[in-house]
Amino acid sequence: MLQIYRVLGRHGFRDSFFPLAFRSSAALRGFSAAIFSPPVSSVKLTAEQVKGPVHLQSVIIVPQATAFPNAMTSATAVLDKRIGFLGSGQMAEALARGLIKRGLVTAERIACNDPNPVRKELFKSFGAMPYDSNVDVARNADVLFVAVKPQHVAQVLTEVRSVLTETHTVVSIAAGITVEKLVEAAGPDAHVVRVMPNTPCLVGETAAAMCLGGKATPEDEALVRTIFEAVGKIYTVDEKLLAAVTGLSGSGPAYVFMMVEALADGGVRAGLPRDIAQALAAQTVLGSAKMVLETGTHPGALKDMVTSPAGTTIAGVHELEKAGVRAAFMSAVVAATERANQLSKM
Ligand SMILES: NC(=O)C1=CN([C@@H]2O[C@H](COP(=O)(O)OP(=O)(O)OC[C@H]3O[C@@H](n4cnc5c(N)ncnc54)[C@H](OP(=O)(O)O)[C@@H]3O)[C@@H](O)[C@H]2O)C=CC1
Ligand SMILES: O=C(O)[C@@H]1CCC=N1
Repeated sequence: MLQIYRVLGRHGFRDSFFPLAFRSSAALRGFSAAIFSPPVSSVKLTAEQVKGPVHLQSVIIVPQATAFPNAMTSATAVLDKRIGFLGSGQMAEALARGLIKRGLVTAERIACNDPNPVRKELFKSFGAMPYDSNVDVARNADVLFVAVKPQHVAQVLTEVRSVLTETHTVVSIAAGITVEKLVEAAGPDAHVVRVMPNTPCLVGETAAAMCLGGKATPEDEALVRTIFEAVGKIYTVDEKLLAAVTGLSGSGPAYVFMMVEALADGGVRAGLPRDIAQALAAQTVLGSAKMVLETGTHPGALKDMVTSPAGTTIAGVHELEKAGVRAAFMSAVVAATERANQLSKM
């Protein structure tokens, strides 16, 4: 964390992914420590418990192998591949730092380029190797991430096309840019994988999906899976579902950050100091998400377990229902999905 604070100090908040997530209050350091700590247990339910009403007392805590060991304390195998980033913006930074943090690659095996010298300097500050052209990045990478905005994808792939070989795995993370367009720009022999990740790869908790294209092989798929499983979870889906993935998990962190901010505002309105309110809000989201994932219980049932008759929670839930919160979340996912579909037609 100290290293992160030093980078922020040099480059200012505006140009780094980190500022909002890692403000230096003690409470927030505690929150990030919680995220980086490996999970130690999971909650398993019997078939009856899954079907019927669930009570907290009835869940059994079962110790489980650590899914994402902390690179600082484990001997994670280092990937025998060089990683390149065409574009060194927010998503590239989150992924590069996440992969380094998880010990999958060492920083000097990460090549990058960006027209903005501040971004290149920032990547250099955590040990990555900035180059002056996209072609140089491609020459110094085996896995080539296309991490520019959707409207720049064709241009950067056309630039590097002549130096791509069958040993390159080209991974586009651009919203809405179809495999067909990627292959058209990179060439018919390119091994193309289209991924929709999200920024929590920074903390080893991305939710991503991918599909293959061009000459991509099962080995390319396995390689991309290895990379993303080091920083979270990845699913292989039909390409037609990637727009919905974009609307839900690609854009989703923004919705959740808004929720955390709003919950914290509520806490402040109710009298809590800001730093404690924000830490409580974020930890509540973290803990609730873990309960959904680790118990496999329907979120509605978990909600019912918090909601005492005539208690405090149902009073709050009533306000959320009056404001149409569920419909708002659904509309947000659908609107972002539609936007992803629009981008693929541009
Ligand atoms: N941010 C997110 O949460 C997610 C983003 N994505 C996708 O990732 C991609 C990048 O998004 P994001 O990181 O947010 O965007 P950013 O704008 O932060 O990063 C893109 C970077 O690429 C640079 N760039 C522009 N042209 C070139 C070029 N010719 N060669 C090399 N670099 C170039 C940009 O510089 P400049 O600004 O000067 O143009 C910018 O620094 C997008 O396609 C997006 O759809 C996918 C999932 C999540
Ligand atoms: O907002 C965007 O377009 C990108 C894609 C998914 C998340 N951010």
